[in-house]
Amino acid sequence: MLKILSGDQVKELDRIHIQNAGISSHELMERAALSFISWWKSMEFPKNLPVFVFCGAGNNGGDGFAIARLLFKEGWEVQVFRCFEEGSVLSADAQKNLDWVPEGVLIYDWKEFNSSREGLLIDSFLGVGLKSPIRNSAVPIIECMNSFPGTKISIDLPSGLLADSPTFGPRVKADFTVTFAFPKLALLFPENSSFSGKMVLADIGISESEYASFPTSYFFLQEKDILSRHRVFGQFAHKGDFGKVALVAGSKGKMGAAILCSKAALRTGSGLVTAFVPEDERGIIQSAVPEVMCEFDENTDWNKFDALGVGPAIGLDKKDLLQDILKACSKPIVLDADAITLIASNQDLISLIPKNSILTPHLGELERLIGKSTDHLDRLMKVKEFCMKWQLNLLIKGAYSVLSLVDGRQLFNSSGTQYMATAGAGDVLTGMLTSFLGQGYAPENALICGVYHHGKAGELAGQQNRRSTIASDISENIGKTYTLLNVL
Ligand SMILES: NC(=O)C1=CN([C@@H]2O[C@H](COP(=O)(O)OP(=O)(O)OC[C@H]3O[C@@H](n4cnc5c(N)ncnc54)[C@H](O)[C@@H]3O)[C@@H](O)[C@H]2O)[C@@H](O)CC1
Ligand SMILES: [K+]
Repeated sequence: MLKILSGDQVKELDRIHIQNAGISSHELMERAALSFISWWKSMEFPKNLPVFVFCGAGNNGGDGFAIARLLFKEGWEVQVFRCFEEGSVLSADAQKNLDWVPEGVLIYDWKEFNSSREGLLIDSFLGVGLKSPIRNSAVPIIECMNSFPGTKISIDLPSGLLADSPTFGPRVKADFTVTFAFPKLALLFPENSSFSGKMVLADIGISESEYASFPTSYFFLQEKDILSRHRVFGQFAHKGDFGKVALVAGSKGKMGAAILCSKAALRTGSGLVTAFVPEDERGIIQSAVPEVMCEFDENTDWNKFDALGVGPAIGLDKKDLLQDILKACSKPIVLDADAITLIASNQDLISLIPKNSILTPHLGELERLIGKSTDHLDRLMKVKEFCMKWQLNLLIKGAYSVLSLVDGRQLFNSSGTQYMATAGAGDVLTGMLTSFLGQGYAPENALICGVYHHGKAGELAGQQNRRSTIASDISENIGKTYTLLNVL
C-alpha cells in the first residue's frame, strides 16, 4: 500500500532513490516532467491555447522549466514567468533546467503576466519545500495566478499549501494538482479541496519498497491493494460459507434504511440475511427484498449470526437494545448511524463494544462521539487516539474516506465520487461491511474491501446517473465491481 510521507521525508526519499537507481537528481526531475507530460497529453487540452508556466527558484520551479521545454518540443506555445528576482540563486537542478529552456520559449517576470489572456497556467512556484506560511513578497504572485480565470494546474502542490499541516495563508486555487510519487497529505483534506482541485498521481519510478522503512501512519488505498484482501470461495462453497448476517435497522417511516442495508448485504454476497425490524413494518421490507428474512424478537441469541450490523434508522429510543447487543456479542460488529449517536450520548457503552468492531459515523455523528475538531489533521489525530484506546476501527466518511485502524494506521480511500453524497449511501455501506465480516473477512479486510467496493460501485452509478444517483444505484453496481476487480 502506498505510503504517504511528510514533506520533510521527500528529500530523504529523493536521496535514497537517486542512490539506488544510480541516476542524478536532475534525471529524477526529468522523469517527473515526463510523467507530467504523459498526463497532459491524456487531457487533450486545446492546442491553440498558449501555456503560461510560473516557476519558482527551487526544485518545484525546476520541474516547471523542464515542463516548459518538453511542452515546447511537443509544439505548444509556451511562456515562462519567473517568480524570483533576476540574479537570484536557484537550486542546482532548477538552474540547469532554466539554462535548457529553448530560445523559442520567452521568459518574463511574473509582473508582466496579463491574466486576461486565454491560455493554460502551470503553477510551478512552490512545492513541498514550503515549510512555513508564505512570505509577504510571495503573496502577490499567488494572487496574480489566482486572477487568471482559465485552467490552472499545480505541480506537486498548489503553491502556498503546506504539505502536511493546516494552511492559513493564500494559496493557488488549482483545477488540477499533479503530484509526484505519492499524494501529499494536505491534498486529501476536505478543507483544501477548493485549492487542490482534482488530484492526479504521477509515477516517477520510485518503488514502494524503497521507502518501506520510512515511518508513517498514513497510507493511500488503491485498486491494486484490494484483490489480495478478498477471500476466495471455491466451486463447492454453499450459502453457509457466505455467512449468515443480521441487520438491526429501520423504524416506522424509515424502513428504507433496513431495505438498503439488507439488499446491499445480499449484493455483497451474504448467503443469508436477517433483518431485525419492527414487526408492524415487516410488510415493507418483505415485499421490497423477498430474499431477506425478518425477525422481531430482540431477546434472541445474537451470537448465532456470523456478523451483525446495527444502527441505520433504529431511532434514539433503542439504548437498551443496543446495550444488550453489545453485552451479548463476542465477535466484532458494525455500528452505524443511530447506534453511534446513542453511544456518543452514553459513553459508558464504548467499553462494551467488541474489540475490532467497525464504526461508520458521518461527520456529525463523529463530532458527537469524539468532540469538535479544528481541522482535518486534528480530526485524524483524535480519531487515531480513539481507535487505539478502545481497539476499534472507525471510518471517517467523505471524499478520501479515512479508514482508521486499531493499530493507529490511517488509510485514505481512493475510490468514490461526489455523486455518492445522497441519502442512504451510508446504509448501503453498513450492509456491505456486515456482509464481508459475515463472509469471514478479518475486520481490517472487511473495512478495506467494503469501503473500496462501495466507492467503486458509487463511481459506476455516478457515471450512469451523475447527480441523479441514488443509494439503490450504488447497491445495483456492487456486482460490477467484482467483475472489474476480478474478484471471484
Ligand atoms: N523526490 C521528489 O519527490 C521530487 C521532487 N521534485 C520537486 O521538488 C519540489 C521540492 O523542491 P524544493 O525542496 O527545492 O522546494 P520548493 O521548490 O518546493 O520550494 C523552495 C522554494 O521556496 C521558497 N520558499 C521557502 N519558504 C518560503 C516562504 N515561506 N515563502 C515564500 N517562498 C518560500 C524558497 O526560497 C525556494 O525558492 C517538489 O515539490 C517537486 O515539485 C521533483 O523535481 C521530482 C522529484
Ligand atoms: K506548485
